[in-house]
Amino acid sequence: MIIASNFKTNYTRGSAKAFIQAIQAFIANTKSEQQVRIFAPFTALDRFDEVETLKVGAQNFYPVQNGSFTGEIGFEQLEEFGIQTVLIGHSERRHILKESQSLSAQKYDFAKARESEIIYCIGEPAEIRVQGIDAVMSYLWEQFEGIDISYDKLIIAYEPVWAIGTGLTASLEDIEEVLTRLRDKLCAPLLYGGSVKVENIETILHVNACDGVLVGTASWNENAFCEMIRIADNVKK
Ligand SMILES: O=C(CO)COP(=O)(O)O
Repeated sequence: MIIASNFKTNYTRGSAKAFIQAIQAFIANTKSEQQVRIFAPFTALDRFDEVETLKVGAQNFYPVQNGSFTGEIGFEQLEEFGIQTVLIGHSERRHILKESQSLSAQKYDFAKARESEIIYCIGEPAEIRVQGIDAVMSYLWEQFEGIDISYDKLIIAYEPVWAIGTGLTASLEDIEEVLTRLRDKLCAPLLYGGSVKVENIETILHVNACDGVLVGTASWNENAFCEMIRIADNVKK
């Protein structure tokens, strides 16, 4: 399964390095078979001695190799650190940073052309959720506009906006219903994100169509993140 941590705007260069090294040691000691991803801030990216199952990724990039885009990070700056996995379409970029679907699609095409693994995030806000599952699904399908769903390095993260950073996890029925409907049309691995923590990860991972989790807040504690990896190791699917 895929167990991913999104650091968001947390951790410094030093504290991120210590965290990543601790997770590397944990994976080596426990021989965990989980595919672990850590999305660190740009300033913390580096060449880490990655174990095969742990990749450090970028939370964002501008869809250029390099150029005149003041304040942005292109792929050249990611390649310096051997970054092979990126997040695209996170709800904080869509809603807070006002990124359009068309910019997400441009980023997607760019990362795909460079054969990067892509964790592509989708999710509906609360006002759509209250309208029921059909409204939720049509909102989610719109977030696939311009996205090549047949890309073999695509991973999809379903993160309901109202469950992110709020402590409100979607119910198991909600998660199962959405992931099953996505699974009908998509072959890519499916992750759930939104207030995942040590206390609920096991039941979420047992959802049939769920191939892993993308965790924010609860993963920012080294011991908790290790515990989540350990729990995933014990979930038989
Ligand atoms: O946004 C998320 C991961 O990308 C989820 O964040 P929380 O786990 O803090 O709800």
